[in-house]
Amino acid sequence: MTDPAQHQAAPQATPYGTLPPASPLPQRRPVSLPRLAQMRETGEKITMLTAYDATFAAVADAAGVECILVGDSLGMVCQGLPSTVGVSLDTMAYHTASVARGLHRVQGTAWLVADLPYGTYAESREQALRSACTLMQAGAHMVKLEGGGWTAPTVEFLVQRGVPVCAHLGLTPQTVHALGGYRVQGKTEDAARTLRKEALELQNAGAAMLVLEMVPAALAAEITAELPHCHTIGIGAGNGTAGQVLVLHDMLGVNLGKMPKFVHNFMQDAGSVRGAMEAYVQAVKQGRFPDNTLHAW
Ligand SMILES: Nc1nc(=O)c2c([nH]1)NC[C@@H]1CN(c3ccc(C(=O)N[C@@H](CCC(=O)O)C(=O)O)cc3)CN21
Ligand SMILES: CC(C)C(=O)C(=O)O
Ligand SMILES: [Mg+2]
Repeated sequence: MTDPAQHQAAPQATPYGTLPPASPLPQRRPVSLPRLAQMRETGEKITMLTAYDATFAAVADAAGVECILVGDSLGMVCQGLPSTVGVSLDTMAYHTASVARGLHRVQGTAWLVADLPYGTYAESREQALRSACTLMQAGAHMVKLEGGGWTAPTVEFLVQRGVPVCAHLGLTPQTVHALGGYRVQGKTEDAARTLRKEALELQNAGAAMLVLEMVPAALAAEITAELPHCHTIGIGAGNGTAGQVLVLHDMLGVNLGKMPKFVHNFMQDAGSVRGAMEAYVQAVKQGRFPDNTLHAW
């Protein structure tokens, strides 16, 4: 153990007066897959927020958010598109690089996940690997892709080649036109069984993380219990998952249309963006967000 007192610098004389001693740099270790596994074992909830630029990413990191997602929701939030379907790989790489630079500027510790956008991983495993490499070289630590059983061979192919993968089940926004809208998924017994089977297949394929979007709270909790090696991150999926994610703009209360029901505005009582993020982290860690009595589908 190092003695924090030894790191105390002396007061610094400058032409403008004596500056107080510099405070020691925070000794925060980068978030890694072993660290996430450790959190899972100890039952500490994992927090994730989206970020699309350097500054917001750095602030989220400083607020203690463990995982930053460069989501393809940036198509809707930043580009004003009607869905995430129109987002290109170049655009994802541009925002991923911006976020990565923001984290480096402040000695960021967050785990950086980037969405593979529509049409960049469905054609073949080779296409998926090429797309994933573009995002990893832009600074991502992990890529995320949407879809059930059919993605398992792709996940396995990427993981074997050293690309950590986050899967995404339930409401998968890239297939909004096939799903017929942004609807709750896994409501029937049949659909729930399929979801559970797909989640297991994805863990077996090596996915280390799984976003569960808009699925019943009880189902999300069941899947979480069945996946010790794949950390479930819920959005509109109740509070029984290993972690939570929200779109940054949503939790700050700024949006273009109607807010999904699962969103909470953390800015309202916070007074600052940093404060809102800290309140989100606390609420998730303490199991206060989301509140299953409010929107447990
Ligand atoms: N700003 C933003 N927040 C998101 O959470 C988000 C995006 N954009 N873009 C990509 C996807 C799309 N998502 C969405 C979009 C709309 C609803 C929505 O309108 N939900 C309604 C309907 C629920 C229902 O019909 O059952 C809701 O009231 O929650 C939910 C998730 C989640 N993602
Ligand atoms: C809503 C989250 C999980 C996402 O995929 C995104 O922001 O694109
Ligand atoms: Mg996405």
